[in-house]
Amino acid sequence: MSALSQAKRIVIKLGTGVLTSGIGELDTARIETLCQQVNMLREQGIEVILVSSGAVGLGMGKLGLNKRPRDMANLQACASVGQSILINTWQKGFDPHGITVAQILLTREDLRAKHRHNAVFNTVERLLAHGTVPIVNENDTVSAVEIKFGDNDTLSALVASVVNADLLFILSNIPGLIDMQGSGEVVERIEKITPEIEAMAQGTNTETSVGGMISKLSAAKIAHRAGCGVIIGSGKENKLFEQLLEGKSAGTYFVPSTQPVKSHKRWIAIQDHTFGNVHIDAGATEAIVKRGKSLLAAGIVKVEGDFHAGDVVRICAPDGLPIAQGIIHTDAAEVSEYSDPAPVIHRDHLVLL
Ligand SMILES: Nc1ncnc2c1ncn2[C@@H]1O[C@H](COP(=O)(O)OP(=O)(O)O)[C@@H](O)[C@H]1O
Ligand SMILES: N[C@@H](CCC(=O)OP(=O)(O)O)C(=O)O
Repeated sequence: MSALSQAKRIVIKLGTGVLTSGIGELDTARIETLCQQVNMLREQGIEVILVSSGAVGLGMGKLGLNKRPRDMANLQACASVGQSILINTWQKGFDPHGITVAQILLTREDLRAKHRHNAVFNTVERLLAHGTVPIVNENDTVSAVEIKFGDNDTLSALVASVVNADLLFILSNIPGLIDMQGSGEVVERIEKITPEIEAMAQGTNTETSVGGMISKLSAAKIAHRAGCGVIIGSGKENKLFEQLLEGKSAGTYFVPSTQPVKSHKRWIAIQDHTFGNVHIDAGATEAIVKRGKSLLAAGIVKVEGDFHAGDVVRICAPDGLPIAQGIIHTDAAEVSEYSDPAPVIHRDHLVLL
């Protein structure tokens, strides 16, 4: 059985290159085909959330710009103009299927704060219960550099994690991850993203897209950590989902981790901004990695950063490399005097990286 036929909930990310043909020109026929495919998946009982790029490219077209603006204000103006065109086009595409779309615009901040992260989860649950197709994009018009996701590949992996998706599709203008220096073929299945796999990935060469294959692989890593499988494939392949439902392979499949992160820990897993580092000794490293234990104060060698109780911190092994992250139960200044027998970071609040 294929990963798709077993999936209950999926996220499909569509890049600018799939949705537009040239700067500012929407490929409405493509969008109509994608809407048919989403409808078919829903009829199979699979819940679908879309992450749609394209706002900046469409805005550029409407405002008569043929080079991607370098400054934030103009990029934001393009996104503002393009987003309404984008969501209207999606709604028109879904109209023949009687499906209502729901727009969700997010900044990085929205997933960092736990209460906002939970609000996103609750809203998506409700929208799916109402039978809508949620369509997510970055809230580019208010995203300053420090609160940006940067690219929609990363955003899609975070969304997949937040909504507990089983599978994330990152659909682009390529058939999958291509081994460019080697066979020149699409790599069909990846168990682990090794440095050799990473060396295959390059950036993008279009004016309207962001990130290329590099950001798709880093998104695949985020999704892997959350226990979500990933397929990088072509958004222009009309039979992609049918092929997968028939058990055939299509695109590049990244196998999810065998020990998926429990849903209450997913917020911890996706925090890229941690408040400090806790360096631990070899015994504590073994207890955490091999024996599934909590972190006790006795195993801590040194701390870095001015964190407070309740913050997410990174746990580093004796070689300095991060092995886990979790919610710490004391302030940085008090770690050395921590005499409570309870763990400093409880296993229930800890995720291995
Ligand atoms: N190893 C690779 N395999 C396939 N595509 C790659 C690879 N390395 C870099 N790319 C580039 O990634 C591009 C797709 O990413 P991008 O342009 O960001 O599209 P999107 O807008 O869909 O996110 C391809 O057009 C290709 O030029
Ligand atoms: N939020 C931006 C998308 C940025 C982005 O990552 O684009 P892409 O590389 O085409 O997925 C937009 O709507 O244009």
